[in-house]
Amino acid sequence: MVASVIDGKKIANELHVEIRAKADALAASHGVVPGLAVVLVGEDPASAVYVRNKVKATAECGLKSFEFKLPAETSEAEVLGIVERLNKDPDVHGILVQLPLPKHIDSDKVLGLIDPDKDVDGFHPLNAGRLSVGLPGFVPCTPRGSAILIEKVQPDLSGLHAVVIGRSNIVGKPMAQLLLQKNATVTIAHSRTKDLPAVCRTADILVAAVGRPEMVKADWVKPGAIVIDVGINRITTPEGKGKLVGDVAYAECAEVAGAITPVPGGVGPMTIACLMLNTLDSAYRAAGATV
Ligand SMILES: NC(=O)C1=CN([C@@H]2O[C@H](COP(=O)(O)OP(=O)(O)OC[C@H]3O[C@@H](n4cnc5c(N)ncnc54)[C@H](OP(=O)(O)O)[C@@H]3O)[C@@H](O)[C@H]2O)C=CC1
Ligand SMILES: Nc1nc(=O)c2c([nH]1)NC[C@@H]1CN(c3ccc(C(=O)N[C@@H](CCC(=O)O)C(=O)O)cc3)C=[N+]21
Repeated sequence: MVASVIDGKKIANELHVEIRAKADALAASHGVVPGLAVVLVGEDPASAVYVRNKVKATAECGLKSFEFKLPAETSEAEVLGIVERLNKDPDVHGILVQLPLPKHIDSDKVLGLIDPDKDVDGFHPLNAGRLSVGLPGFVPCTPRGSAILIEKVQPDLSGLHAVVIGRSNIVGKPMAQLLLQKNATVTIAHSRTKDLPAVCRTADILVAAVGRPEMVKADWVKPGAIVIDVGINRITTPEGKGKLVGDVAYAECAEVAGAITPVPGGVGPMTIACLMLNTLDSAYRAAGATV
């Protein structure tokens, strides 16, 4: 079997068009332009790329973007102060603090201070709790985007086995919650899982969110499975060139899977589109308008 390629970039661009129409409608009816504030502390080159992509997407979607680029030595108190100001600013409907933060800053403290009603990343414990008990709230962007891609290929997950590799609070755990909500039978695998290849082979839906370049091999994939590659790894090729690869050995797994996401052009652009969606939702709620 040769897998169909799930074109995240195309689906994200279609979402941008829908978001733009809804943002323009809100501006016309309520005079409100959805605003997203992105806080970047330090010079991490990968983070800088993501932030650039986010700023580009806000423009495409008709959203306002507020950028805070701070030097690596910025104190925790200063970052907390900025979050407090953004919490109070009525033009800001979404606040994203780019992770990882430098070591001298306590991420839990910063994420915990973000107003849960502006927490478009969905990382605040209140929103994590809402997702886990099935209440409405902000859903983290990467799992939300991945779930949209899965739904395009397979709208009904009941009776299917989903395996999520990775148990981080920002990807693995919320991804598993979303799949469970959609009636999949969910296994969460991690670094202590025994015989990971065998566990993966039982998956109808396999989500890799590990951070290990091309770890998932063809013989880990059940024929016909949906493979969602969340990993974003920058590697140097034997020719000395920089290259972006996922957690899945794409070429060989595409021979076995039923559908697969590429890297780049898969989950990454969907993460950004869902950040725009969450910011739009937040602005509609703040304005008392219905989407
Ligand atoms: N496309 C996108 O938009 C996004 C992509 N990413 C990418 O997704 C990947 C994961 O990110 P994130 O969740 O933040 O990463 P974390 O490092 O927080 O979590 C990685 C998870 O993978 C598990 N793991 C590590 N090694 C192995 C192994 N050999 N076998 C099985 N499990 C293993 C860890 O297990 P344990 O808990 O036991 O340590 C952990 O649960 C990264 O490549 C990141 O760059 C992240 C966010 C968004
Ligand atoms: N508070 C916070 N929220 C996040 O959502 C968050 C974060 N911190 N820290 C880092 C990770 C990673 N992440 C990505 C976003 C876009 C792409 C993306 O645009 N990827 C493109 C290519 C990018 C490139 O060329 O480098 C693609 O896959 O096609 C990837 C990864 C969000 N994260």
